[in-house]
Amino acid sequence: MAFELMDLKQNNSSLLNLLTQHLPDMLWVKDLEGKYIYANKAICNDLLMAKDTQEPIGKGDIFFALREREAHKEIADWHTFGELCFNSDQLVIDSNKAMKFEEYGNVKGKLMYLEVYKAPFYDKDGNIIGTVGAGRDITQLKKIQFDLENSLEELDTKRDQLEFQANHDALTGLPNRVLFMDRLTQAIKLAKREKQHVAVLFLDIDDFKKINDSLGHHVGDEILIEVTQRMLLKMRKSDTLARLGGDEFCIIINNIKDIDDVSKIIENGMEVFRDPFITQEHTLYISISVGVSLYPNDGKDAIALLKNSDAAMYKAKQNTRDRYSFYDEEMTKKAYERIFLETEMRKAFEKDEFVVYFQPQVHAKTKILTGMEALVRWQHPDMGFIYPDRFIPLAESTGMIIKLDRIVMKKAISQFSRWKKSGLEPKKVSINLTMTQLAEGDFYKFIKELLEYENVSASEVEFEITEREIMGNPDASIKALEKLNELGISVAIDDFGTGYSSLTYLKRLPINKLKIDKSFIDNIPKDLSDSAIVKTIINLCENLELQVIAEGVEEENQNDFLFENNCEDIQGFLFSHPINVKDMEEFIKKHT
Ligand SMILES: Nc1nc2c(ncn2[C@@H]2O[C@H](COP(=O)(O)O[C@H]3[C@@H](O)[C@H](n4cnc5c(=O)[nH]c(N)nc54)O[C@@H]3COP(=O)(O)O)[C@@H](O)[C@H]2O)c(=O)[nH]1
Repeated sequence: MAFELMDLKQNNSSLLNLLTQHLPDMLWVKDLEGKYIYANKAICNDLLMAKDTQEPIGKGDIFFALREREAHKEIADWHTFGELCFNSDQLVIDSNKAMKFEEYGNVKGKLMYLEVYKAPFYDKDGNIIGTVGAGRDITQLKKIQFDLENSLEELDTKRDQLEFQANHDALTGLPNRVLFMDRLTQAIKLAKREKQHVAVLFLDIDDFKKINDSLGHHVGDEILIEVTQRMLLKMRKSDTLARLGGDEFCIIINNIKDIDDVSKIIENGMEVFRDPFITQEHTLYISISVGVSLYPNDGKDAIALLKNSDAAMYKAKQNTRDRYSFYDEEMTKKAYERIFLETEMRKAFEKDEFVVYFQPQVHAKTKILTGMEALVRWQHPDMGFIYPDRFIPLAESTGMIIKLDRIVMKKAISQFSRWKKSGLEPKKVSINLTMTQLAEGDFYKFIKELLEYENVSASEVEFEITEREIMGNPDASIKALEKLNELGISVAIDDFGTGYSSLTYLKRLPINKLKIDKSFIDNIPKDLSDSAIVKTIINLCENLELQVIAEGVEEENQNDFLFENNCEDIQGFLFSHPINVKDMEEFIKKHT
């Protein structure tokens, strides 16, 4: 680009002018001090805001920048083209190279982006005497670019969020089943390489359904969050705690060198449940059952290990002391049986396979009938007669107990009504009930309507609720039982002596009767401590003005002991096993 500086000045209005003045792109030539020697219409109008194409000549960018600044004093964050341009002009001169820049500055109060090409301007001897430049407004392009970058950033954030949601549990933020299975698969691969063990711990909160049903899901959620936080405090960074759903958690313990360490880890972990859980309204004691499976002994892949730890957890639930259990093959059979039984049980409702038996309750001396307990049996077409111990725990854990107990109530009360209508005196019917039933919103309406329909008075019905259930949350029990009291239905605490009753609560509970558990009756009068416990319970009833009944009475000497110590109401094989409707009818006729 070897023009004479003078040529350019002289020819300003000639051929070059004609060629460049009407181009939409900006064109200019500056001397070594950055002063304009030539400027086309586009730069004068769009960047410099010059009066005409002559005004910039002999002036630098700073002059125009300051003038613009003055016109827009109110804009605090002002970027001037002036300095940027000067710096880039200098760079081109110093490096003696053509260059491309992106420059920006406030023009007419708005930010403008320019794409600028600059090159050295030489005299005929090849000396640099200034710079030539061409600029193009790329503000719109830049805006699109910024918007695109922002959208991409938003998309990235959204994608990260979605990825997190897909792999984590929303309530606790813990890995969910998908991520858990992935981590377990990785842990197995590593353990295989390093010839180590991996333990899978399947944890389930005991009676969590009852917390949800009786205290509401918000309390259940608080407990789940607190359980998570407490467990995380006990965990190593290398292990994974995941929530699989509901109240089911799983832990992967890596790098196990000695299998005995697993028991220690579990016992140590269970410590976190020792302190009560204090929610906004309740103080709850929570326990947890843990099933353990080990790689490679109990499964070679993630699916097998998870399935087997689940089966072991079911076994742990049946333990009364250590609530954890290691997997063994027998459990797989049991797990299948459980699934089979659950399916059969759902069908049993449709096919009306549940029947109610009655066990008489009599006066210890006169043998006169005082009442009867309704006890459910399952008459399965292939498996035959199934006793409740086999299906009640399953019904409780699946929630089917609500439906089942209502069927028992309907059948028992309806039969009771038929006996009355036929002129018999069945006295009173006791029906087993779970606290979850009382938490069902429509239960009180259900029982009231049933009694009205069958023309049975509330005082002829009694509900038996186990001590363990009532004392699980005594405050909630007081409220629920008060409602039953209002209806005139009496309540007996079943299995009394096994559920660690608090005497303070016992005094406040709206109950009418204690039923002494069979385990205390079995060895009276021989066993002195059991005899003392039984006497204490009878005295307690006298002092609290409660009725008392003993269950599981099989021998005369047990019956005599009870009678001599003022327990007159007896239930047990000594007088009768639970019997069907026809046999019960005969019993009523003989014993009233
Ligand atoms: N929620 C519901 N629970 C129910 C219902 N029906 C029964 N059950 C509970 O199942 C458990 C087992 O019941 P079952 O096999 O019927 O056993 C009862 C009696 O047969 C047994 N019993 C009574 N006397 C004796 C005896 O002298 N010896 C002996 N070995 N067993 C005896 O006790 C069971 C009654 O117990 P309880 O209810 O505690 O009075 C049992 O826990 C039932 O409660 C149901 O419809 N719903």
